[in-house]
Amino acid sequence: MEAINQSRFKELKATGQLPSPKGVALALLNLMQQEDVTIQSIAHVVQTDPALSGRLIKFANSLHFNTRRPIASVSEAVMMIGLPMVRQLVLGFSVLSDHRNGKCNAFNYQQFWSCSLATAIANQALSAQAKTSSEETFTCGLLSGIGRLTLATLFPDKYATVLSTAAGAPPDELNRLEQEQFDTDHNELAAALLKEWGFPLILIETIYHHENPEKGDFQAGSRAYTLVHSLSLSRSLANLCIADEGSRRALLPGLYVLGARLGIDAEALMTLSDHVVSEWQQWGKILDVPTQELPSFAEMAASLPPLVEVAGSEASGKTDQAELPLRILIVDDDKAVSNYLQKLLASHGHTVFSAADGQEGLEKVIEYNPQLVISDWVMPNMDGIAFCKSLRTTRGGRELYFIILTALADEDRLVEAFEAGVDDYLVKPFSVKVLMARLRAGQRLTQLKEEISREREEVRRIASELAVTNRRLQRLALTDPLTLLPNRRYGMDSLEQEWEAAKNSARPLTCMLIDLDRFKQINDTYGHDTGDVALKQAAKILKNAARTQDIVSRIGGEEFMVICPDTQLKEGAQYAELIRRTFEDSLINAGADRVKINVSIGVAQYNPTMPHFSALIKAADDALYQAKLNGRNKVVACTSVTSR
Ligand SMILES: Nc1nc2c(ncn2[C@@H]2O[C@H](COP(=O)(O)OP(=O)(O)OP(=O)(O)O)[C@@H](O)[C@H]2O)c(=O)[nH]1
Repeated sequence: MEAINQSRFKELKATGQLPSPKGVALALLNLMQQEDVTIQSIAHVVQTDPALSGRLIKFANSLHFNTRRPIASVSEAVMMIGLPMVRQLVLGFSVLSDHRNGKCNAFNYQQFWSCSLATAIANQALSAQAKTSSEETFTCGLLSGIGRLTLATLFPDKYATVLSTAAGAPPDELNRLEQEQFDTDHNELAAALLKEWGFPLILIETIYHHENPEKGDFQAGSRAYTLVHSLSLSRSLANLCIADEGSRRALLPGLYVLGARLGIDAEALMTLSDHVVSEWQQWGKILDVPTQELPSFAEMAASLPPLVEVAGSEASGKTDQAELPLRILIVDDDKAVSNYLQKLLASHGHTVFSAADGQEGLEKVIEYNPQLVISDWVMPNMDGIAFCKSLRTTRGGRELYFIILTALADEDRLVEAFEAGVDDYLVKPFSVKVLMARLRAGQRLTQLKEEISREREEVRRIASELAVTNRRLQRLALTDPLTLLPNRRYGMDSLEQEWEAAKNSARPLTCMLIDLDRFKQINDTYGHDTGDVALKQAAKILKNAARTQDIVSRIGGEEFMVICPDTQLKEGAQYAELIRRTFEDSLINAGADRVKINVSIGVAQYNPTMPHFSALIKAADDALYQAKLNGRNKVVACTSVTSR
């Protein structure tokens, strides 16, 4: 708990304007400091103030509501309440009486006390429900806003400006502006005043932290935890009591969340709230504080649309379901909050998973592949920040939309959260309206990411289809459609490559040109179609005869080329002879007839004096020409070195 600088408090005290007990209250407080004070003497002083007498009797009766006979006298009331509590009540009522109005224009004094009174009653009722001592809780609620009242009293004009500037901003912003302007804030001032008045430390801490209970880091279930969360819930209930009809329903779901934290279910909370409203109206008359008529909480809850519409309509004016149903992971060790969020989000059509801490969260991310994570900050084993950092190092985790729940919204913590990789934050206790608004931002981004990823996938698919088409087109461009052998272009490109390889490696390279003999006669005798069939069969013979490294192509009408890498001329000529004989021994189908087709083959070997690969073809072509001249059905190897 931050304490106000003592010299600053002395300065403020020196103004003489700090709220302080006066008149009967001051006399009573002085009296109660004496060691030998008796109940009778206190009752005697109280009776000099009829209003105070009535208030103390009313209070004593409310302590044991319906459980015993009504208390009618001041001394009985003082006895029932006990001196420490009487002291606090006297003080609280005195401050109220002396500060019903003030000069700060932006501070609604009537509403302030109406809210403080409802807070006091709710806090007392909650305390009774939790079976913790209820004696201090009324005054604790009544004085919970004393810091703000003090600033409005001390600095009416400046505080009016601060209140106008902070209107609508989160509570932390008001504190920041107060510190900036007054070198203290309302929480510090409340703590200092209550200390001055001798309040127990636990109450001072409760008031100091109640606007942001998780900042106090109280151990769940401890007395301090219950007190601070009760006061926080009481303040929210009081805000609902003083709200106008239009704003009430936005506050109701938030109450359920706070109630769940204290283990109070919705039904019990509604009963308790009705009791608080009725007590508030009675106390309002006694203390001359304005209150208003409210429908019962059951009616308010029934008049609410179902949960899905409450959140949707408040946040966006829409009542439709979520635009994009998401897979959402809730990571929170607080079961009540986790259950509430699961129910709320599921009612919006989302699929919700839960984990109790970061470690379990990581396992659930792998198992369920959520699109959005809502994680608490403070958790056992692995906190929200460590969880987010771990997620961001994984491929799937990088894409997740991550909202962190934080009790503290100070700049340093938020910077830490964003540096860890969170996308957004929610300050606890959060309203359903804000949660749904933040969720929609997450939905939009997730939707965009998914669209981008779908488009990326589509581009990848088109690119791969294009690659296949291109490969097919390339193959077609390099294939002879009739024989399905590589075509002339492919043959020439291959020869050039092999020629280069032979040149650079000094390995042998032989090339042969094969021409079908008197093919025109086949066409002329059996027709062009039969000629085609014959060409296909010739291609098949060549393909079958080729060795693994050989490249066979059709380079002209009835002319083929075989490139034989790593082959000497002699070897190439022998191989050509084998081909020639295969043709000679084969009969080719020509319609009903089977005809023999012979081939002439020219063979040439690369030699380093050849300036270009075309010289090698030329040499093979010359040899082929020679084979034709020699009577066809011949193999001629070019032995002369040619450099043409
Ligand atoms: N059916 C068919 N015939 C073709 C094709 N391409 C070329 N030819 C024919 O092949 C024949 C080639 O004839 P020529 O160049 O006179 O040679 P040849 O008859 O084989 O005689 P030599 O080469 O001197 O032994 C022509 O009749 C062309 O029409 C084709 O794709 N299909």
